[in-house]
Amino acid sequence: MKKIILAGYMASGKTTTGSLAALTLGLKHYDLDTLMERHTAKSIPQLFTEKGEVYFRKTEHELLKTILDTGDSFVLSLGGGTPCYANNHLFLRRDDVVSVYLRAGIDELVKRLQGNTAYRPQVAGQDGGTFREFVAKHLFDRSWYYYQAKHIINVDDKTPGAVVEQIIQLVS
Ligand SMILES: Nc1ncnc2c1ncn2[C@@H]1O[C@H](COP(=O)(O)OP(=O)(O)O)[C@@H](O)[C@H]1O
Ligand SMILES: O=C(O)C1=C[C@@H](OP(=O)(O)O)[C@@H](O)[C@H](O)C1
Ligand SMILES: [Mg+2]
Repeated sequence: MKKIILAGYMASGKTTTGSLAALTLGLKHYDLDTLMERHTAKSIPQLFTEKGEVYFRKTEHELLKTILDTGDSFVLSLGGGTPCYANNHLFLRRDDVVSVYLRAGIDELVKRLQGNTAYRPQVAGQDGGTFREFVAKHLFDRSWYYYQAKHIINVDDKTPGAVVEQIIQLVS
């Protein structure tokens, strides 16, 4: 039984690729953000504004532990910050986990995030002149955690389908 976990910065394609990979592999797809919203009955932005990031990260860790403690196989799309808090990066090393860092370049991330930040409190309203610098620094600060994944797939200039093909090669 394998648990496929996708990690990476915001807009690296974890949700999109995870959904397609699960469909292709005939596995359940879990998106940690979606599970957070269902569990709390609040949107991601509401969680950050009403409950704060400490609550968000604590709840995110507890949900992640619960999912991983089931015996199921699945594809799990993390949130961009998940590996960076509460020692969640250790989950990426488990024997029953195939963890993948979807590595996107700064320019690709900025392109995908432009005009797509409203639902991402960490970058909401930051897509202005200093946005590229913000993303570059934030990615630099987080990279160590993303590199705890067992595998790396470069996603620049690849369709979601092409990324899924590489994920399938990892689990075949
Ligand atoms: N391989 C890809 N090529 C181009 N755009 C992509 C690719 N994967 C995802 N996207 C787009 O990037 C944005 C963020 O994708 P999403 O799956 O939400 O990323 P994440 O869950 O990592 O934040 C969406 O607009 C999505 O359509
Ligand atoms: O990078 C982050 O800290 C976050 C990324 C988001 O997920 P996506 O990476 O799917 O946008 C979501 O978990 C929340 O806005 C926090
Ligand atoms: Mg996502």
